[in-house]
Amino acid sequence: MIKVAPSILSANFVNFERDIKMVEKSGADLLHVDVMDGQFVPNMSFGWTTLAAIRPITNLFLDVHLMVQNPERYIDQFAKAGADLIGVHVEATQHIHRALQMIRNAGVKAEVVINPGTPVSQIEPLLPFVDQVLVMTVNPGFGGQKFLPEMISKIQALTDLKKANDYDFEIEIDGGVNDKTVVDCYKAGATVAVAGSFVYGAENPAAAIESMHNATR
Ligand SMILES: O=C(CO)[C@H](O)[C@H](O)COP(=O)(O)O
Ligand SMILES: [Fe+2]
Repeated sequence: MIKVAPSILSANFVNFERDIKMVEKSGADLLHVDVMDGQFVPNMSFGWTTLAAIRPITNLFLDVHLMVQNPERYIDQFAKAGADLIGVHVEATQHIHRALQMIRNAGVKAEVVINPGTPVSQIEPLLPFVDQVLVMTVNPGFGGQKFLPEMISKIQALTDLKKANDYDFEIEIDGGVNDKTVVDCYKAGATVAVAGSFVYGAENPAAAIESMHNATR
């Protein structure tokens, strides 16, 4: 069964506490926190002060997705603010290995993220050093976009590398994921699914989360 990570990008920004506690009660396995800087992606969301305010109100694992240029500038701030995992884009820094080391040195799980246009081969040398790989299934920057099925072969390629080398990382998918699009991703080896609009846009978010669990049993 896949783990479901609702994205608070689709929550009501003046009601984070209500909307986070709601998904926690509704069966979320972790909480996905999208940080956007207006440079790496053409949108802005929030920073580490918001994360620090979220930390005491939930016990959910905080999965922080940094869509930020040169993210190594802010890793310590997000670690101190309470992130359990920090994801950095390989496209956003000249020194991705150093950024991943910084995350682990801060006592936080490290994730590398790839955009739809980036091949798995670009992160192959990093796979021994990560706890999770995030395969973007839309171009980052906005919620509510359409899932790109062409990304499924990248999930399979990561699963094959994981098995061949006995690596130990989770594979996460993010963008346009729902109870239908999640199925082939799960079959290809995805273990964590981000869902923003599918969960927060649902009339019954608990049923939406359950439908993703049921589709991947
Ligand atoms: O990283 C993201 C966008 O860049 C979000 O996590 C993602 O878009 C979730 O939203 P949805 O499930 O509605 O696609
Ligand atoms: Fe995200």
